[in-house]
Amino acid sequence: MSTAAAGLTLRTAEPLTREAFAPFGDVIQAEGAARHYTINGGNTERFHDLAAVEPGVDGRAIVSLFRGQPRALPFRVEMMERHPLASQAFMPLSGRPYLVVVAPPGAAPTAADLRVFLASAEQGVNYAPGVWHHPLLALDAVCDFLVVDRAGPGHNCDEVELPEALLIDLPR
Ligand SMILES: NC(=O)N[C@@H](O)C(=O)O
Ligand code: NI
Repeated sequence: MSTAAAGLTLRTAEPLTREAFAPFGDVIQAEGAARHYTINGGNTERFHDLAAVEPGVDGRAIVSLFRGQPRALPFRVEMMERHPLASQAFMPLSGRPYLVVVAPPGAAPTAADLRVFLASAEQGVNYAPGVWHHPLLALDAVCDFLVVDRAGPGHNCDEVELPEALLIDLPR
């Protein structure tokens, strides 16, 4: 961590691993999957039950596509959001890495609470209900993501402004 221009802290991304991301949800990735088995007469390998999809009470799990514009780096994280009623999963479809910024569920986060991960093109993330995260952070080009989250009644998106912004970047 260093202090960049304008007195803001600069945090570089750490590699995304299941272990490091465990307090925030699941990593959706074939490599290292706990359960996988061959199906379809040997033609297909099933990497089974990789993420806990939770649509919540009265909710319905839905599948959407997000087409994200690339973010310029270093990026100034000024806000975070959470979905208190349900999980939200992102799986990259465009073959590019992206950034994931999270904080534990509970009180509104400060910059010091944030974790910054660099997700590879082969890694998806599933935010557990209530986990603070920054909206999609695509990199380098317009990127598509498959998203599994919730439709249903009730308020499912809280946004907060950070008391002090955090600059994030890739490790250089
Ligand atoms: N608003 C919305 O559907 N997207 C955000 O929740 C996000 O995490 O990108
Ligand atoms: Ni979200």
